[in-house]
Amino acid sequence: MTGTPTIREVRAYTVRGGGADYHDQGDAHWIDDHIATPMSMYPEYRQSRQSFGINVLGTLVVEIEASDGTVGFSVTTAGEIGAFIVEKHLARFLEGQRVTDIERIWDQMYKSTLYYGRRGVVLNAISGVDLALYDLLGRIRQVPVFELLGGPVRDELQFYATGARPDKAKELGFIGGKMPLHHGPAEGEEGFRKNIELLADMRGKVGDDFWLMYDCWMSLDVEYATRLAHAASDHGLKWIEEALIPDDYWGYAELRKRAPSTMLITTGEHEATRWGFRQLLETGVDLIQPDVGWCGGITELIKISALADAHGTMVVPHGSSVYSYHFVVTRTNSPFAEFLMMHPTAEEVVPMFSPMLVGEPVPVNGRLKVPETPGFGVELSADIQKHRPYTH
Ligand SMILES: C[C@H](O)[C@H](O)[C@@H](O)[C@@H](O)C(=O)O
Ligand SMILES: [Mg+2]
Repeated sequence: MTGTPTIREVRAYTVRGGGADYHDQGDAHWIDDHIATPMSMYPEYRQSRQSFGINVLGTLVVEIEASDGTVGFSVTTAGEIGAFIVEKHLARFLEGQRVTDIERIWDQMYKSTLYYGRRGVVLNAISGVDLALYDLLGRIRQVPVFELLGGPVRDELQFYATGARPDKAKELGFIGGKMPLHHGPAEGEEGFRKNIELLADMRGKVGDDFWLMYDCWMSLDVEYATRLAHAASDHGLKWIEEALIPDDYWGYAELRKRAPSTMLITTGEHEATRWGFRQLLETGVDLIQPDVGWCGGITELIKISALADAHGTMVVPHGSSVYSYHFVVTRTNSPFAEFLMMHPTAEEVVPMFSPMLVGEPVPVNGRLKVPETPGFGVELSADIQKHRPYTH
């Protein structure tokens, strides 16, 4: 196709402090306060997830400059490792190609990294490149990304809020509140009792109709998760999220069988690609939560979402700011979205990827009309210190 701009240069930067690596926060933040994880069996790593390195990666910024001078960008969680993969490996599949060759670029990025990738930070890096390509194409075409994806199926998004204060989330107009689970199996019956007491207390504060969910961040086993689900169902828990480690597909199938039929079994934020989600969908989980910055980007999430739709499974992407909003608004099997409360006490709405994205929209009264600004509609803040550790 003549006249289509080509890709002149790909650049990868790292940034520290919040942003896409939203676990990279200062002290006294709810998101790092005694949250149960697979590392909780080690007492020295039980109080803080930063103590075992949840924030080691930092933010990866991918910039893609076209031959007409337009620059698209994205942010995701991948840091310096991601910058190395983008500069030293993935850039070769983009530079010189047309900005519209997104599918072929994705296929070459994925297949060329299979010998060391498949999931994890390599897919985060591929996702970052894919998101930047969609931002670039939207800017060149002067349309929001959601118009590149078939257009909106709803006028606005509605959100549940993730954080320590579902009672405040209800006041702020959200449709539900997801709390982190604080105690895992290593804390025995006392921890189990505290988990249920916290839920019961919050149910008393929000009333019977407001959604309450627990996010278990891979910390449980099938036995504990089954017991927790049954005890929590007495307090109307709507879903139990990521109870097990991502690779335990067999455990998720068993948990689905054992848990109360009215409780949703959800997971997926640490899963990647259509193949990983096919395996997950075949376990029978009720709702999948891919992160568009980690699962393979928009190009792969389209395939994952269609597969889920064929299974009758909802897709509610893990909180990834504008990058998921432009997707969710175009999918009939994505009826609502997640908003991560990044305010330190989860009592106020602040931009999810603060302080990195200028123009980052936030829900008002738990709802948001996705802005029709070209691309993903945000700019990288000039105030952040971005560092380019590698070139090619
Ligand atoms: C609140 C959870 O522990 C994680 O920090 C959160 O990022 C993720 O699991 C989520 O679903 O938002
Ligand atoms: Mg989660």
